[in-house]
Amino acid sequence: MAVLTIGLTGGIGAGKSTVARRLGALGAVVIDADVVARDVVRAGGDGLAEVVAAFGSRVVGADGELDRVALGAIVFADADRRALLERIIHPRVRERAERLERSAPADAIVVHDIPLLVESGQAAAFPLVIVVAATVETRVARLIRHRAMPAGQARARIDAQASDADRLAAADVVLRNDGPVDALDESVDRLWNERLLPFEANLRRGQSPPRPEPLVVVPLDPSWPEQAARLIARLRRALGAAVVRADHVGPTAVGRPAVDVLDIQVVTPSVETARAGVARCAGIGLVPDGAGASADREQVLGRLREADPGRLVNVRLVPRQSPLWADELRLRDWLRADPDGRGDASADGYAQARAWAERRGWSP
Ligand SMILES: CC(C)(COP(=O)(O)OP(=O)(O)OC[C@H]1O[C@@H](n2cnc3c(N)ncnc32)[C@H](O)[C@@H]1O)[C@@H](O)C(=O)NCCC(=O)NCCS
Ligand SMILES: Nc1ncnc2c1ncn2[C@@H]1O[C@H](COP(=O)(O)OP(=O)(O)OP(=O)(O)O)[C@@H](O)[C@H]1O
Repeated sequence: MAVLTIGLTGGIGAGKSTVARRLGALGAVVIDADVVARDVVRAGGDGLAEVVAAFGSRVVGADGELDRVALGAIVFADADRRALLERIIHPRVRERAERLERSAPADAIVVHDIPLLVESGQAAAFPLVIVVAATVETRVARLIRHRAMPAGQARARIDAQASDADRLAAADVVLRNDGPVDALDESVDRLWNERLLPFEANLRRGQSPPRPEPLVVVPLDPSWPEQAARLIARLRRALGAAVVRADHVGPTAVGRPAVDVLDIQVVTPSVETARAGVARCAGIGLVPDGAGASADREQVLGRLREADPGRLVNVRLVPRQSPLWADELRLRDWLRADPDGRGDASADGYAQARAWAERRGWSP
């Protein structure tokens, strides 16, 4: 079983390191990309040699170490120079971070603290992404006060990073940090105890948490499509060529109140890829689901559920040859259009529509 990995990010000065420290104190193995990025350009290494070859000896201090102030002045004033530096440093950081992750104990919760997690397109590599957020004004004030950074430099770094909206779109959990540190610590403790610890235990045992009984219909949540998009991005990354298409289906895909379980359907190129796909999803926090309706068992082949107690999901893998997947999409689209008003407002409505569709010759 894969260890549970968490992506932690936030704009400069938002409080990412403060959260990482707290998670570390609670027992997480924290891998800090800023620290690793410093290590890979130490004096005498090939990282520094490459930086010097690209930027000249003006970025090396009298002590032979990288002059970070000089390099910072260059790269935060010029996006092309920054991209050049990132091309040298980021692959080395990733390689070392992966090595550190592999050396973590089997029951570890590994937190990757990565300032540029969203910018570098890594969000889908983690089963859960935590974003620490604070207003730009608060962040600039903190950097001036605690880091003695001139306001212009703070803003230049903020401008070099993703917008708050882009970061929030990648977030499964948002920790607001505009108030006192105590309040932030409290949210981190709650997240750790109520979500991350049981998530890890479930993943390690290959089980999903017990579901509330009965599952109740909740009001329409406008973030369901974004939540589904994040899960689909993870599935695509984990399954690669084993995904012909992946869609948000089921009650939460219809645009009405529904039972709060996210349904995703993945179409695979073959029966074998559907079967094999199940085992490849532990790294994105999904576990095999042994249960499921026997009627479609032969054609669905792969079912997954969440190990995360904070987000209930059903994923089914269907081979392309099966007619099931197209029926599922047709049913969803029919309910979205709701020609007769039959898909009334609930999972019950969905089940009724499904039964209605079956009577009319569909074959789910
Ligand atoms: C330019 C450098 C030498 C400046 O060093 P300095 O000691 O002043 O800053 P430090 O490395 O401690 O970074 C502090 C913060 O700046 C921001 N930041 C750093 N690099 C970048 C970048 N390429 N783009 C946007 N923001 C950045 C982050 O919020 C980071 O937490 C250094 O930041 C660097 O080497 N950056 C390139 C590598 C990188 O992208 N690091 C980010 C994590 S992998
Ligand atoms: N709620 C808070 N109230 C007051 N100060 C805070 C709060 N949270 C963090 N700080 C302080 O603000 C500064 C920035 O916080 P922190 O280092 O955690 O941010 P960061 O997001 O990790 O920044 P960077 O991207 O530079 O690593 C630190 O000096 C920290 O002690």
